[in-house]
Amino acid sequence: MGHGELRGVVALDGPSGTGKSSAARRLAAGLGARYLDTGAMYRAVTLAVLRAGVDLADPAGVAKVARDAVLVQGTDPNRSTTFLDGEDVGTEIRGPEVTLAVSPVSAVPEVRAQLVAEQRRIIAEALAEAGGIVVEGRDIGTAVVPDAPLKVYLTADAEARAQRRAKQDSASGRQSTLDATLADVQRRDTYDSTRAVSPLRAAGDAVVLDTTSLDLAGTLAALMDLVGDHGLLAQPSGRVHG
Ligand SMILES: Nc1ncnc2c1ncn2[C@@H]1O[C@H](COP(=O)(O)OP(=O)(O)OP(=O)(O)O)[C@@H](O)[C@H]1O
Ligand SMILES: Nc1ccn([C@H]2C[C@H](O)[C@@H](COP(=O)(O)O)O2)c(=O)n1
Repeated sequence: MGHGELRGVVALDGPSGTGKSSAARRLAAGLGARYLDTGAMYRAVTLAVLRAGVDLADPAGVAKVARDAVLVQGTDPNRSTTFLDGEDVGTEIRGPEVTLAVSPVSAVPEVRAQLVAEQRRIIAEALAEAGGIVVEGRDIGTAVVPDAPLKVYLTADAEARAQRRAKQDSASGRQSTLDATLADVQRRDTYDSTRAVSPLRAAGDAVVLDTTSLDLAGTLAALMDLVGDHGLLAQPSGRVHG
């Protein structure tokens, strides 16, 4: 991209299928920054809960699994990795079982407290090592990094998001109807935005970017402009990013 290097935190929030992961990864890679997929962390804890056979309606049991799980989330934008108890679970956490169960697990306050603390630790480390990080999720601007110098809230019509997700599922060999995908997107939107702790919502000072009629390149260009407008670009330092 040749735009310079990111300095500081870009917080990217929004509902499912708005393009957060795709755009955040590319933005970070283009700006020599780290990338943190916080949804992957909630998904990994959910996988641990499912494997342990704990009832999703048992918050104390879910919280215990979260405490015991050894979770390592990588920050390389070119290869975002998620390890659970030493096992690479990057593919399994995208499956339908985890997608169905992740909202109730991520609504458990102890799970959120634990993962938010770990996310803040990862972000501090990335800032010290690379100078900049793009963090995406549901509560980054409101709870994880409320003082981030740039917060963007991505939106898009539910139908457009369901179409994107169905296309993505079919490309990765998962078959689903558009109706079922739309229902899943809407179910997660409702659950994530009505939970008691850190519900999905735009921070008061977030820039709202509607991606309904944008393609990925358009979304990325808009984000790049916002990073520049907020004075978050520095000349390349020549340091090696890991
Ligand atoms: N304007 C756009 N901006 C970003 N991604 C887009 C756009 N249009 C289509 N897409 C595609 O939408 C799909 C879903 O994007 P992505 O997985 O990044 O969304 P997300 O917001 O991270 O969803 P989730 O929160 O469920 O993980 C991807 O295949 C992406 O390429
Ligand atoms: N900061 C976050 C990130 C994610 N979640 C929850 C809610 C989502 O439905 C789920 C999966 O996220 P995705 O991988 O689809 O981005 O995880 C959250 O509560 N807070």
